[in-house]
Amino acid sequence: MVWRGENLNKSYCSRTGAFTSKCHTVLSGVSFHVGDKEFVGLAGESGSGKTTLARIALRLEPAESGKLCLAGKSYADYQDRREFYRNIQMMFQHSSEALNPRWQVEQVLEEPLRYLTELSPEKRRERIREAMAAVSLPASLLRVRPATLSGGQAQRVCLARAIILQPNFIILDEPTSSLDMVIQYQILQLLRKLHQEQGISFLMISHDLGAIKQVADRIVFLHAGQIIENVATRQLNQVKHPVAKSLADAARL
Ligand SMILES: Nc1ncnc2c1ncn2[C@@H]1O[C@H](COP(=O)(O)OP(=O)(O)OP(=O)(O)O)[C@@H](O)[C@H]1O
Repeated sequence: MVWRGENLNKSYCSRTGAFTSKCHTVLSGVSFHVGDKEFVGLAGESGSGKTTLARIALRLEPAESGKLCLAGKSYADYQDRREFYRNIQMMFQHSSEALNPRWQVEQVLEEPLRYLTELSPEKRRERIREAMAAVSLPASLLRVRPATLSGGQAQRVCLARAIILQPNFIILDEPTSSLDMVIQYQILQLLRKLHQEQGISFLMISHDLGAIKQVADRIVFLHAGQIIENVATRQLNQVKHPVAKSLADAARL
């Protein structure tokens, strides 16, 4: 198993007065895992807690309680940030925001190698070439800045950056939501290819069950901060919870 979350709880509190505050539960007793070389989809309506879960899994914010494991090791036992992020990487929806506008693509791809590995400059260049080829981008794009890239190319650069450290596990948060249908299809095909050829495990978060269905082996449904279904994609027509059922029906249209 590459990743596991057990009994994760999270709420956000805001002050309502000098001595009072109001708390809003976002995740409540969430438990599920992603197996080795498995592609799992996490589906749910807007506000169900998907991004919060991704941020907790990536250690961008803490859970209130619960246990997390990555590559057989509890999060608490990862003392070295570099070791942690060599195992888990991410790709978010808005690639234009994720890419430093002042940097050429080559710098974008080199940054994680510089900070998280001991590779020599020559080995770094080799990894960059391999990552560009893996996402089907020409080496000529290494010299351009993000503003020159199309939406699909920018998303491929983000994917190249996510795979460049050869992680076991990648979390994708709405990776295709900002793309038109044709480009969306191409990116989903690419994810499938990377999954099959490089054996990377993925957790793809989306409100678009139609997109998840095309790539995931298993789908976990989140509703109001709780897991309501966890099914193999081929058994999607067997979900019972009304919210999961309506998402599944909408994806069939
Ligand atoms: N930093 C924060 N402070 C307070 N509330 C927050 C914060 N981040 C998220 N929330 C709230 O937590 C709930 C879940 O948000 P989250 O972004 O995880 O949902 P989501 O399922 O990813 O939604 P979407 O698909 O719209 O991105 C929402 O009600 C949101 O307003």
